[in-house]
Amino acid sequence: MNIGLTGGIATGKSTVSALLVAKGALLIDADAIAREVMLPGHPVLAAVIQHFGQAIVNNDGTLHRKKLADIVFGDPVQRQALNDITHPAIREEMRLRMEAYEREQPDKLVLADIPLMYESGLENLYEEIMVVYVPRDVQLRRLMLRDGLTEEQAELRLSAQMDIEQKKSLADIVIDNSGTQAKTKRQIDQFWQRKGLA
Ligand SMILES: CC(C)(COP(=O)(O)OP(=O)(O)OC[C@H]1O[C@@H](n2cnc3c(N)ncnc32)[C@H](O)[C@@H]1O)[C@@H](O)C(=O)NCCC(=O)NCCS
Ligand SMILES: Nc1ncnc2c1ncn2[C@@H]1O[C@H](COP(=O)(O)OP(=O)(O)OP(=O)(O)O)[C@@H](O)[C@H]1O
Repeated sequence: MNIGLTGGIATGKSTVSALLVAKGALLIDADAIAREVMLPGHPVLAAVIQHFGQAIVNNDGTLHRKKLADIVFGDPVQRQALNDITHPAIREEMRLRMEAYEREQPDKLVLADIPLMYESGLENLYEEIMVVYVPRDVQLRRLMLRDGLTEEQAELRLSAQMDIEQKKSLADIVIDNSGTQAKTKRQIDQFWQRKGLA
C-alpha cells in the first residue's frame, strides 16, 4: 500500500517520516529529489540558471539556495516559473521510484513525502493522504528557529503554501505534532497497528 505524506513547511514531515521508516516503511522524499535535480551537471539546474541568471550560482557551480529562495518566496510569478521548470522532473522521478518499490517490495508501506501535495494537485496519486499538523503559530516559531529566519522571511515562506488548517481539513489521516515527539510517536504506532502493518 502507499501513503502520501504532507503538511506545511516545518510542521514535522521529516520527523514523522523518520518514525515510519523506523517501523519499516519505504520513503520517497520529494525535497531530496528536488535537491538531486539541482546538482551541478543536471539539466534541470541548467534550465533554472538559464531563467534566473548566473547570480544564483556559487563560484563552484552549485546552486546558491538562499539567493534563489529570496527571489522565489517573495514573488509568485518567479515561484511559478521555478515550479514549472523543476516539478515535471521531480514528479517523473517520484513515479519511477514508486513503481520500483511497489514491484520489488509489494508488502511494504511506501511513503511519498511531498510538501506541495495539495498545491500541485497530486493527492489522487496515493491511496490515503497523511497530513502532519501543528497550529500556524507553532509552525512559524519552529520554522524561524530551525532555519534561522526572521519573522518576515518565515511569513513569506508560509504564504507561499496552502494554509495548514486547510490541509488538515483535506487529510485522510491527521498527525498532530504540536505536542512532544513521544506523543507524535504514539499516534504513528496507533496508525501502524490500525493498518495491520507488520
Ligand atoms: C527555492 C529553494 C532553492 C530553497 O532552498 P532551501 O534549502 O532554502 O529550502 P528546501 O529546499 O529545504 O525547502 C524547504 C521547504 O520549502 C518549501 N518550498 C520549497 N520550494 C517551494 C515552492 N516552490 N513553493 C512553496 N514552498 C516551497 C517546502 O515546504 C520545502 O519543504 C528550493 O526549495 C527549491 O529548489 N525549490 C524548488 C523545488 C520545489 O518545489 N521543492 C519543494 C517541493 S518538491
Ligand atoms: N514534536 C516536536 N516538538 C518540538 N519540536 C519539533 C517537534 N517535531 C519537530 N520539531 C522540530 O521542528 C522543526 C521542523 O520539523 P521537521 O524538519 O521534521 O519539519 P518538516 O515538515 O520536515 O519541514 P520542511 O518541510 O520544512 O523540511 C525541526 O527543527 C524539528 O526538530
